[in-house]
Amino acid sequence: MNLTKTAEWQALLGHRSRLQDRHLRDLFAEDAQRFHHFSHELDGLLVDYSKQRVDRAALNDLVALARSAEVEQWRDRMFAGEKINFSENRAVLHTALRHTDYTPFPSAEDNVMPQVHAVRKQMRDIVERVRSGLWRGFKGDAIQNIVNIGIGGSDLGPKLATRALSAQQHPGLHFYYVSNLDSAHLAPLIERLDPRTTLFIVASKTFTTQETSINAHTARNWLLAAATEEWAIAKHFIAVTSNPSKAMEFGIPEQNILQIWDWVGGRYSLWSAVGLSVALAIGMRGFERLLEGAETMDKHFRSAPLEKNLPVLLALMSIWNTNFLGAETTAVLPYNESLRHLPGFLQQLEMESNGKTVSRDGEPLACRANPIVWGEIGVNGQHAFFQLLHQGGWLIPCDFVVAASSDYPLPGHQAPLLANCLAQSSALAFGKTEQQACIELAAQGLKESDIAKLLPHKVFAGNQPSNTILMSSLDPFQLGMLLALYEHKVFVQGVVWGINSFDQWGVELGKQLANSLLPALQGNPEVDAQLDVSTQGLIAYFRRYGNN
Ligand SMILES: O=P(O)(O)OC[C@H]1O[C@H](O)[C@H](O)[C@@H](O)[C@@H]1O
Repeated sequence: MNLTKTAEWQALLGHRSRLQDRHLRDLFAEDAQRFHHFSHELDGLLVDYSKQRVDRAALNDLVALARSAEVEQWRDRMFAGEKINFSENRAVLHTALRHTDYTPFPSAEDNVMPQVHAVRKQMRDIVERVRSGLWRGFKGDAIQNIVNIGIGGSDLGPKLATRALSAQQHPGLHFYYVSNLDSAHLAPLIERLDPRTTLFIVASKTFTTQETSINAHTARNWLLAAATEEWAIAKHFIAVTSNPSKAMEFGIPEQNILQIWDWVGGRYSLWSAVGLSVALAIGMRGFERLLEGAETMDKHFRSAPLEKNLPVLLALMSIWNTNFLGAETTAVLPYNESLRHLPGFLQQLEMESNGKTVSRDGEPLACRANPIVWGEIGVNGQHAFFQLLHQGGWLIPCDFVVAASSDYPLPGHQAPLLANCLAQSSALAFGKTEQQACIELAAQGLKESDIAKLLPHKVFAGNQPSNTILMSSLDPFQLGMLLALYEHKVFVQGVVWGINSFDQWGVELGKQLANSLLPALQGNPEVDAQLDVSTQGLIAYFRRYGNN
């Protein structure tokens, strides 16, 4: 089916002609209840999409588009455990990881819950032993430092959640995340850590990822240099993987291996044992609250009518902005310092899932899919790139994300933080007209000629759409809801665009090439003459100055 030929798409093109030059100022003026009509709250998480350039009629047809793309059917197929990731012949069942009651899931015939509960029990045991000081290192010391070695989905989710919930962290434990192959990531860390009190979690679904493997081997050598005996590995290494035999080859004993399954995508794996570092930080009960928050969003996603379904609405706003209003990028702007890793996490979630041009059927997509996702802590962005958001002339939809109450309260900070967040979304939406700017300049007592000179610089076009996602507080439950909200948003977008959101073939080519270039960089005199001259020239430069 060609999406752009459907009646729903054509109807939306009609709405575009009607709305593309309408200003948010007018849309708000027309409907005094606009906030009420275009916002929803779910268990303390408020999503305000009233500053999007839609009206009721356009929204109705966007919902119709979702319905005609069979979002409900695809959602039910995902929750039923069908192998909707057909290019890898896998089910997509990360929602099983936050299915918190003891009923079968996804079905009685195909119940994955016994495995999920068994690993959760293993996690609980480790978490309790480490947090209580019962887990001892090779010299009998309690653990003080946890180093998660992983990359992509085995790094971004747990790093985001640990930092986001750091206010609730165990006071005697320190958490570090090592992902980069550049030794500048691991070297300064092991320089100051004590091997006797350090526990490494090697998180890798495949256990073959080069970056993780090299970092894990270096960590292992560092430990063994101090401990001298191989049995020490059992006291300082845990693996989280779907490839236990590889982890055992590395030297990690079976009881320290926590399994994940092929039905958990890497970027959807926070809820599995990949979240072990989070559970170590906030305790198993905190981790369960994270799961419960995500499960609350799952239930909402499965049951709420599309018109009131938060992930569906966020997905439709993004589709509207991308495919009808022409946005090419979207910014995510968390205002809480503790959410500083949210943009990186969402970059993987959105762009690795939907950064594609080919449909499920192998046909070229009829329209552009995922926009470029970027972002930064909002307040810092205000003093850096917001100038371009306000006056740069690009259409850049934004997600403002903030918690109403502070996780690290100090008197006099939180209200100004929220004031900045709300002021920016409002300024971006409504801008400043020539008339308003003129009145302001005149009030400063400027001459008419000076006013005329300054005026073009003082006008703000506005009409920049945004969502504001306001959490009551930054706690595990709300964070779980927030992240599951984005996961399902990505799923809905993928369904509407006709994409399989759960594979990532696009990351393979670079990996293959890196492997084939490595011998030349490691000193093999034969440089493949077939290589492009640019790469050959760069290799020659590395040979002059580089070290292995
Ligand atoms: O967990 P791993 O198997 O080590 O994979 C780590 C990451 O690398 C891959 O290249 C994928 O692009 C990511 O989706 C994945 O999360």
